[in-house]
Amino acid sequence: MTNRKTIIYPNPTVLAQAVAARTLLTIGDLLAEPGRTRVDIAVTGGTDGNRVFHELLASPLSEATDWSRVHIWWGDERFVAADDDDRNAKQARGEFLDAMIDDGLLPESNIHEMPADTRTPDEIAAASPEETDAVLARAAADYQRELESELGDDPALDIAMFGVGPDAHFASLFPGLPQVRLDDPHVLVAGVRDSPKPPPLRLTLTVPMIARSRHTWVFTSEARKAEAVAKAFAEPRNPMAPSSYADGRELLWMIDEGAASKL
Ligand SMILES: O=C(O)[C@H](O)[C@@H](O)[C@H](O)[C@H](O)COP(=O)(O)O
Repeated sequence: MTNRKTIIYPNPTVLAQAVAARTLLTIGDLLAEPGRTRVDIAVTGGTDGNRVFHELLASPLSEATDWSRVHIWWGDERFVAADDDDRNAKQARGEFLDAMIDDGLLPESNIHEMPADTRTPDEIAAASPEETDAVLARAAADYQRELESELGDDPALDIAMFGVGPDAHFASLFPGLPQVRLDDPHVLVAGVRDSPKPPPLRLTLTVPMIARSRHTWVFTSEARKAEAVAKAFAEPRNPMAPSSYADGRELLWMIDEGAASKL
């Protein structure tokens, strides 16, 4: 695994401002590389993720960013109907992406949402666990195909961002569930049927896909996450603390003093 770097910020707001500034500066750096045509970023849902969207929109650096060459992906998604308020993508659109699209800065075709559940509530309720697994597997395969068609046979994200839950999950990789142990390098996206954090059905990038990212940034804040951070840092690859699997060509944790209080 790559050595982890950790930066501690004074509070959640400064943390979100720092992540947003780092995102915009890194996009600029990457786009300045000779021959580079685009930058691909996976964003995250959750409280800290939404704070980052707010700060991205507020930052003057955003205006200096060539969003037409930035592609937006998700590290995980709640597998619900496309218009469900629970969708990470819907929240990201509300907080940030719609404003960029409305201003003509970000083309809609640069947004790569994970698939939504297209079944009716009755069909969802009537599905057996096996049928639900098959629906999730098809959706995961569709997103993997989109990654491969946009980024080539060995797709890698430039920036992959993740929040952390109080149980030390990241993406939709939850303690004790099998998805965190998926280590087949050809499986890039997986379905989750029984997430302990509602809603229960989810799609997530796998550990091998995340590890291929050029910059993997994990960020979380407040004392309620302190235990999770301490567990993730205690030992690498602990299935009961999935964020201990976070890896990338650069691995950076950004936390605030509250989240760092048990280190
Ligand atoms: O779909 C989700 O819920 C997320 O993608 C999830 O992985 C989130 O980032 C963490 O649970 C942290 O969320 P909070 O910051 O809200 O605790």
